[in-house]
Formats: sequence, structure tokens, C-alpha cells
Amino acid sequence: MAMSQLRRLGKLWLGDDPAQRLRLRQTSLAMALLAFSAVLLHHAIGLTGGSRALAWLWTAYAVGGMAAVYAAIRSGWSLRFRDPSLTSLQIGFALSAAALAYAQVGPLRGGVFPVVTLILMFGMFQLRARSAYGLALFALVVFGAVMATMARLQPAVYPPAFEVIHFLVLACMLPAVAMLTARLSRIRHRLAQQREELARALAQLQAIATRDELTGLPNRRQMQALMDQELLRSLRHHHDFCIAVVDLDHFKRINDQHGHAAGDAVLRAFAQAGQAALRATDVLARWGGEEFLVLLPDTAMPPAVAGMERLRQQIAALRVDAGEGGAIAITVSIGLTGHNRGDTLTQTLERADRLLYDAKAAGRNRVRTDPPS
Ligand SMILES: Nc1nc2c(ncn2[C@@H]2O[C@H](COP(=O)(O)OP(=O)(O)OP(=O)(O)O)[C@@H](O)[C@H]2O)c(=O)[nH]1
Repeated sequence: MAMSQLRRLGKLWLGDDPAQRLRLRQTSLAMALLAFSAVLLHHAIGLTGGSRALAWLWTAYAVGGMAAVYAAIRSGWSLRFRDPSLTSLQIGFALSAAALAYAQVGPLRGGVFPVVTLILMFGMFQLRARSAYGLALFALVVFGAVMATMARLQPAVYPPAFEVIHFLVLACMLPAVAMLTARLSRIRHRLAQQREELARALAQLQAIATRDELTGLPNRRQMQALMDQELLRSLRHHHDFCIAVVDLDHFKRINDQHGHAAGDAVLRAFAQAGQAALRATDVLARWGGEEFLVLLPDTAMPPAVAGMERLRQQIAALRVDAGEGGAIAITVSIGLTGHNRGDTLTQTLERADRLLYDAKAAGRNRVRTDPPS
């Protein structure tokens, strides 16, 4: 069969979703092992002279049960459960099949014990400690019942004294496997916790590295990176962008009159109102102290001027609650310039700074832009 046909068949059998494929691969392996066990059972029956009819009944039970599990997973029906692999159900079912096989193979029944261990190992990567112990207990009960029944029905093949020994072997083996599974489950749980903690720490570090703590705005480093990116984009796509330096007027006075905490509140209020006044694509960043920068990507001068004028007016209308000191009114001065192709960012920023100085010198609360060239 050609490779592509095999791949198509695999896709038909396992589907597209990676998580579902993993579950179905596991179930397919269990199915293959059960099918192999069925062949072995029929062979064993041939050697021991057991009932063929019962062996076929067992085959129908095992294959039918696993087919039902496969259908439940493949159809997506099992996704409603916490464990969509139905691990406990699969293991419980396989254990019951093993116990029924134990009742049929007579003198060859010792071969069932390693299979029981193998079945429980399927749960090692999935089961929680409680389920592992529960399944071990279930296996003990089912095997105990089968052993007792067979010792009564066929004492010549299943001598009661032998069955007691067999039961004791299981009673040692199963809790040990369950304990190992429980230990693995705890390790898995710890690893998952550590992964979550690491992801949280990484997100925190990213926020610290890129955000200004007081205002939550992008910090100087982040703004530098964003401007570098915008410069590259403007070179590639030949579009304009503008940069504005925004400085709160007489901020020192606010600190002096209302205290540093009120000054901080003003900075936060400015950041919030400033962001609301800008377009979603514009970036407002804290450049340092009471100085902010606005990056207006893909924007020509006329709309940039309108945007900065809107920002200035909305800030002038803002009143920041200063507690007993009443409400604080603030204004901003803005130096706005367009980036000229061929210039460096430093040159553009210096121009914006000079324009800001002009705005301050002209009386503050105004936007200064490059004279039209
Ligand atoms: N509350 C507070 N104040 C800050 C912060 N960063 C800088 N400042 C203060 O901002 C003030 C800036 O004062 P100046 O540079 O003299 O400018 P100004 O008073 O705004 O005057 P003009 O810019 O000329 O209008 C200083 O008093 C700084 O201490 C901050 O994070 N919180």
C-alpha cells in the first residue's frame, strides 16, 4: 500500500485532533493487545481442551467492549468527561476480560498475571492515585470471585489451595502497582504545578520588562522596540508615521501642593484618559517622569495633529480626585513631528523634543508641530 493511502487510513482511524489521536492510539494499542490475547486464548483452549464456545463468547465480549470504547472516543462523545480517554473504564473492562480468561485457560492461568500488570500500567500516565487504588481493589475483587467460583466448580483444575496462593500473589502485586501509579500521579501533578508557576513567573517578568509599574503603559524599553519596528515597517511599506512627546505642565507644582501620592494619581489618570483619547493603533508610553511618548503608526501629519489636539483637549477637561484637596486640573504640552525618511529615530525624537520646548515656551497647554515644508 502506498504511503499516502496508509496516511489517509491512519487519519480516518485516528482523526485530526492531536489530543484525540493520542487517546485513540492508546486505545488501538489496547485493542491490538486484546486481539492478540484472543488468539492466545483460542490456542490455549486447543491445548487444554476448554470450551470453544466460551472462548468465542470471550472474544465477542473483549472485541465488542473495546470497539465501544473506541467509538465513544472517536465520536467525541467521551469529551464530556474529565478524562476523555476513559482510562479507568478501559482498564476496568480489560481487567474483567483478564479475569474471564483466567477462568478458561485452566493450567495455563499463570500467564494471566503479567497481563494484569500490563493492563494496570496503561493507567500509569493518566490515573490519579485514588483511581489506581480503586482499580487494584476492583481487580482483587473480580479475580477473587473468579478464583472462588472456579475452585468450587472445577476443583481438580483450580485446586482451592492453589487459588489461595494465586490470590495472595495478586494481593501483593496489585497494591504495589497501584502505589507506583500513585507516585507517578503525584510527580505529574507537581510537574504540572511547576509548569503553571513558571508560566506565571514568565508572564510577570514580561510585564515587568515591558510595562511601567505606575501607569501600566508600555515602558521606555518597550516603546523603543515598538518604534524600531515601526521604522522598519515604514521603510518596507513606504508609509509615514509620527511621534509626539507629551509632557504634563507644571507637574512639580502638583507634587508640591498635593503631595507625591496625588502626583502619582494624576499620572495614572493621565495614562488612562490618554489611552482612551487615542486610536487603538496608537501607542502611548511612559518615557520617564512626567514625560510620555505617542507613536502614531501609519499616520500622516494632518490626522496626527487632529489626534494630538483631541488628546490635549480631553486632558484639559480631566479632573483628578485629590481627596480633601479637591479635584486637580491638568494640561499637557505636546511636540509632534512626522518621521522623515532617511532620518534616525534619535533625530525625530530630538525634533519632537524641540517642538515640546517651543510649546512650553509659548505658554503650555498646546500642540506644536513642524512648520509645513
Ligand atoms: N508623583 C510623581 N512625580 C514624579 C514622578 N516622576 C517625576 N516626577 C516629578 O515630576 C516633576 C517634573 O518637574 P519639572 O521637570 O520641573 O517639570 P514641570 O513642573 O512639569 O514643569 P514644566 O514641564 O516646565 O511644565 C518633578 O518634580 C519630579 O519629581 C513620579 O513617578 N511620580
